[in-house]
Amino acid sequence: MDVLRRKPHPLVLGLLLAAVVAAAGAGLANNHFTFLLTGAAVSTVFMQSYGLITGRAGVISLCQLSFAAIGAWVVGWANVAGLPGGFYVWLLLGGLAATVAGVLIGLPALRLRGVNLAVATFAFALALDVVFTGIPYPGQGNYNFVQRPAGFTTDSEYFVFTVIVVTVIFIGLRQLDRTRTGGALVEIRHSERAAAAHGISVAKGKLTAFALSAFVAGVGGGLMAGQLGIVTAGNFAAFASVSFFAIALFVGTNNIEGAIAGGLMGALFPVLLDALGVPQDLAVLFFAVGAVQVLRLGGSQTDLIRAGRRRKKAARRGSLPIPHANPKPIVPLRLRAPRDTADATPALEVRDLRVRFGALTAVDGVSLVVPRGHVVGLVGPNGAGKSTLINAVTGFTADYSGQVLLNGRRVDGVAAHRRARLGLRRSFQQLRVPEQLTVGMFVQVAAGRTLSGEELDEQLALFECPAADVPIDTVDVATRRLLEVAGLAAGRPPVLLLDEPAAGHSGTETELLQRRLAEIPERFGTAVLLVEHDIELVRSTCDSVVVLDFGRVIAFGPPDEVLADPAVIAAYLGSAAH
Ligand SMILES: Nc1ncnc2c1ncn2[C@@H]1O[C@H](COP(=O)(O)OP(=O)(O)OP(=O)(O)O)[C@@H](O)[C@H]1O
Repeated sequence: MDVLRRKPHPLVLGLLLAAVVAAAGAGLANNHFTFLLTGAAVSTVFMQSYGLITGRAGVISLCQLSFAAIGAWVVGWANVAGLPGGFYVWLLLGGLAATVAGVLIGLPALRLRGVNLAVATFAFALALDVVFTGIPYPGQGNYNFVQRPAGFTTDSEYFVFTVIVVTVIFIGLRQLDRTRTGGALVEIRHSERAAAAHGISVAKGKLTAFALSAFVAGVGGGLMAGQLGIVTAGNFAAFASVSFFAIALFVGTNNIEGAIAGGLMGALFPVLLDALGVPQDLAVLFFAVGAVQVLRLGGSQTDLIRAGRRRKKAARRGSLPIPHANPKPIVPLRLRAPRDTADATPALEVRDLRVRFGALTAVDGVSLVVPRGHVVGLVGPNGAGKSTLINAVTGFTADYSGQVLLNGRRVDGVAAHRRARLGLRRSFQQLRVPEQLTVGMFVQVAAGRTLSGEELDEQLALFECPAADVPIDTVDVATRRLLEVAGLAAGRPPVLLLDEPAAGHSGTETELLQRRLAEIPERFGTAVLLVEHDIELVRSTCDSVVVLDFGRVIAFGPPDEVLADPAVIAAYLGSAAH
C-alpha cells in the first residue's frame, strides 16, 4: 500500500530522542522524578491499549487493567520460575496470556453494546480483583524481585527501556492504521452496518480489538512488574481501569499525543492532588467530568484539535475537494441506449420477497431480476418499500420470506457481511462514510481488497474525488457520496445496490454520477440496482426500471416505456409529470 506510506511521525522520533537523552543522562536524574516518568511511560502503554479498543474500534472496555494484571503476574511467575529467555520473553508471554484473556472476555461480549458491555467488562475487572487479592504475587513471600533486562537495570536505564517499548507499540499501531484491518476497526466504530456492507465481520473486528488491546495492556502490566519488582492487585484495581478509561475518552488515546498526555495524566495527576493535600481518589471525578465533555463536544480533545487543524489546512489550500491529478487519461464511455435485458443471465434474482413489520407488509411478493452487465432502476413513491427490499436482499433484514439468488446461488440465511463478501454490495440512504479515515483508506475498506497505488489513484480520478491522503472530514458531503460509489465499485462486486446515491448532489455532481453509473457494468463487471428519486438520472442510466407501490411491483420494462405508464404516473410521478 505504497500510497499510504508516510514519513515517520515527529512524535515517534521525539520519543526515540527522549530515550537517547534519558540514556545519556542516566544516573544524573533525580530518582523520584525518574520513577514518576517511568510510571507515566507505563501508563502510556495502558492508554495505547485503550486507544486500540475504545479509540479505534469504539468498544467500551472497563477491564484493560485486568489484562495488565495478567501480564504482570505472568512476568512475576516467569521470574520466580527462572524461565529461560529473560525479561523480553517474559514480557511477550505476559502479553500473550493477556491476549488469551482478551479473546475469552471478547467472545461473550460480542453480543453486547454500550452500557451492557461496560457492565460486563467491569464485572470481569471486579472478579479478577477478588482473585488476585486472594493470591500472593509470585515472589512476594521471599522478596524475589523481577529481574530487569540486562543493560536496563538501573531506574534511569529502565525508564529508557519503557520509552523504547512505548515507541515500538506506537510504530506497531501506526502500521495497523495503514492496513485494511485498521481501517475496518475505525469503520466498525463509525457504523457497524456500513462495515458489514463492506464485507467486514463486526464480530471478528471487535475480537481482534479485544485481543490486540489485551496484548498491549499485558505488556504494560509486565513493564510495571519490572518497574516495581513486585506488584499487588491494588496496582490494577477495577476502579483504576475506570479512571484510565475516562482519561482515554477525554484525551483521545487513539492519537499518539493523546496517549502520551493520557499516560502523564494517569500517572502524575493523582501525585499532584496528593501534593496539594487533595485525596487522590478525587482524580477519578476530574477524569469523569472530562469524559462527559467528550459526549457534549462529540469528540476527544486530540480528535477535535486534529480536526480543527485539518480544516484550517484545507481552508488554506483553498478549493475543496482537490481534484486529483489523473495519472492516465480516462477514456469516456458513451452514454448508450438501454441494453436489452431479455436474454441476459441474472446476476441477482429476487423471487416472491415479502417483508412484514407487524401488520404492515412493506414488501409484498416482489420478484425482479438484475441481469449481468445491466443497470436496473428501482423507483416508487416514499414508503413504497425500496429500502426495505434492499435491506432484505443484502441480509440486513433477515426476517423475510421468498428467495434471493446471487449468480444463481441462494443466499437466504447468509449473514449480511458474508453476502457482501460473496459480492452483494450496497450503499445506504444515510451516508455512512467514516470521517476519521483518509479518502484512500476508505476506498480500500469499501472495496474489500487492497488496491495498488496506481489503481487507487485512477479510481479516485475517475470519480473526481480528492487525493488518497486527504482526510475525509475535509471533504464535502456530495463528494463523500461519490467516494462511496467509487469504493464499492472498486471491489468489482457482481452486484451493487445503490440507495439514492445522488441525494444532496448538485447538477454537476449528478452529471458525473450519471456518466459513471452508466459505465459501471462495463468498467467493473458489476450489475447495478439503482434506487433513485431523480427520475432523469434513472432514465439516462438504467436499462430497465421496476416500479414499486405499497410494496408491490406495478410496472417493469424499458425506462421510457415504464416512466410513461399512466399507472406509474398516477402512483408516483403525478404532479411532477404534468
Ligand atoms: N423498521 C421498520 N419498522 C416498521 N416499519 C418500517 C420499518 N422500516 C420501514 N418501515 C415501513 O415500511 C414501509 C416501506 O419503507 P421503506 O423505507 O422501505 O420505503 P422507501 O420506498 O425506501 O421510501 P423512501 O423513498 O422514502 O426511502 C414504510 O411504510 C415504512 O414506514
